[in-house]
Amino acid sequence: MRPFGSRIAPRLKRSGRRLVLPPHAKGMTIGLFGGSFNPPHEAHRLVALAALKRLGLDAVWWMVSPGNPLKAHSGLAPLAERVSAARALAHHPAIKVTDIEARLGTRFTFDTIAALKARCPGVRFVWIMGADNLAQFHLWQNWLGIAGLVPMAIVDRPGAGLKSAGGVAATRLARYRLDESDGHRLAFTQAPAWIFLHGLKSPLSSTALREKKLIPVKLHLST
Ligand SMILES: Nc1ncnc2c1ncn2[C@@H]1O[C@H](COP(=O)(O)OP(=O)(O)OP(=O)(O)O)[C@@H](O)[C@H]1O
Ligand SMILES: O=C(O)c1ccc[n+]([C@@H]2O[C@H](COP(=O)([O-])O)[C@@H](O)[C@H]2O)c1
Repeated sequence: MRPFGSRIAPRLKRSGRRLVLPPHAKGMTIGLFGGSFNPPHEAHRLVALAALKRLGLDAVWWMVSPGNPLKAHSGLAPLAERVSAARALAHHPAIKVTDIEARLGTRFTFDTIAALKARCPGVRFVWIMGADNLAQFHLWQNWLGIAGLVPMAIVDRPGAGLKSAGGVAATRLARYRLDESDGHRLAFTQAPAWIFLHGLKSPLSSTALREKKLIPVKLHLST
């Protein structure tokens, strides 16, 4: 059996900015799932589990962002709070929650991925995001550069699927799209390469949770 994701947790050496990964991390496939996680919710977990299974990844890192460059930060909970809530929720040996972006000092995804790739030669990274982010991917800094750095997996999301599929980024990158049945090839395919994973369609969102519009409840049906 391959080593679990938690055993290849990213650690920065105190001196300098060297990322330390154990030797067995070489050749591993790791999904980078960046997010605000404000707060984290069950759909984040479902996305990670779907990516692990359908892309055959060894691990998924939840990279809790110091702050999405395109979002206002006024309602953003402190990073440490979001990290510990994410850890409590993730609770899976192949999911690692990290604040590596804050420690690397990067804010833009291109910079983060470039830094990780430079520090972890031999690791095959895949960028993971929901379909809402594909719809506005063309507004991200150096988005074509990101597409050229790592393969990407897009997970369907209610209200975003069609919009993102016909959007600027999906159109520009159309010829690099893999068939959904080729998920296990994605991490080994030269970027640009991307895949759209259907089937999840969870309506959960941090916004709804913040506004308390959608509180996950367990139904107790009496007979
Ligand atoms: N229900 C969902 N289905 C698919 N992807 C999701 C879902 N919820 C979040 N994601 C994805 O998870 C990543 C992190 O999302 P984020 O932490 O911003 O949560 P969010 O619910 O989108 O938050 P907000 O409502 O504040 O925008 C993003 O790539 C986002 O697209
Ligand atoms: O690099 C950018 O320009 C950029 C613009 C918007 C979002 N992102 C990243 O996308 C990830 C998802 O953000 P969010 O807020 O939708 O969870 C998170 O890692 C952000 O840092 C990155």
